[in-house]
Amino acid sequence: MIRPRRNRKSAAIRALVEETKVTTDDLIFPLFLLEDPKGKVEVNSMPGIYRLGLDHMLTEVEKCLNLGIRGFDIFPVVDERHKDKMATKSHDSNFFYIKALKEVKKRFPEACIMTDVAMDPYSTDGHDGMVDENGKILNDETLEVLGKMALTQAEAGIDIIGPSDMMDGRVGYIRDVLDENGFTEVSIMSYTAKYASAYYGPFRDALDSAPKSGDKKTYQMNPANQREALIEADLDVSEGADFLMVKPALAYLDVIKLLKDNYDLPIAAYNVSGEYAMVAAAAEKGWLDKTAIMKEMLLSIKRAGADIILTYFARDFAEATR
Ligand SMILES: NCc1[nH]cc(CCC(=O)O)c1CC(=O)O
Ligand SMILES: [Mg+2]
Repeated sequence: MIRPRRNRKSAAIRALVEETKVTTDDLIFPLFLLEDPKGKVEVNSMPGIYRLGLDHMLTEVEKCLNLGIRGFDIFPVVDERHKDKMATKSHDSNFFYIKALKEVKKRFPEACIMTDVAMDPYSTDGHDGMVDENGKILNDETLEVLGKMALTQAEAGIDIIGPSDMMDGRVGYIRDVLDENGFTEVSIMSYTAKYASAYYGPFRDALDSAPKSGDKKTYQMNPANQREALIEADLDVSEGADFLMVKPALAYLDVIKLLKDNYDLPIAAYNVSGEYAMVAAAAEKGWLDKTAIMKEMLLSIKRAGADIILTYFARDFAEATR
């Protein structure tokens, strides 16, 4: 008889035949930066995840580096008084966020720091692009702001720029701005297939960045569509992206697999805030084992084809597997 169970009979054999392994090398830890350097505020909808002022942020990064996590994606929590229609603070080199990024890079040059390019945290409209008087999201006008934002972040020493806005043409536009200003070594991780998802809710709580009106469906992709991801990926490759990202991860494993099978660039997947929140909430109720679920989730994302996973579980994973 053919018995597949023979390859499962001991831990040693199971390890020999194991196809997929998640390690801390694969992970990028998203972090939320507060303006008050001493501030530390838990995100209500993400138990265990804190918005951190610079002092705590430096401690967190150091702790993670010691655990083997070397990638960080830092997002700013922007007070309402700093927001305006044009997201001006997003490209102000004196803004606390940019100054803090410089500090983090100075203290930990070995860390790989990524940042987000989109107008939403800095905009009174809460949209990723510029909004006209009729509520329309303006594409080409937005590119100019995104270019300035990316340049300001590059000047702060950032390793990877992450355009998450889904405007058409932004990867090429940002690549040109970076190259023209001598930042030829700054990478772009494009949010290639970013879907209009309800899983971003807790992130928008964390940053207080929900759109003030309307939704993001005219720029983020329809969750019903898979082949459209190929159109976006073709464009990102031709515009000079260094990594292609799929977001969210768990409900879009087919899209991760599709891009992995069709492109040679590294594939990243963003295991988003809502995916973390579901597990954290069920674990609080005692309904799920947080650590076991976390490992299984990350494994499934890697198995689907992700080379890189952005996840709020990064530190938990490193602690659970060290
Ligand atoms: N454009 C901003 C941005 N960058 C990353 C996320 C979501 C991340 C998460 O949910 O963890 C969002 C939210 C959004 O597009 O509304
Ligand atoms: Mg696109």
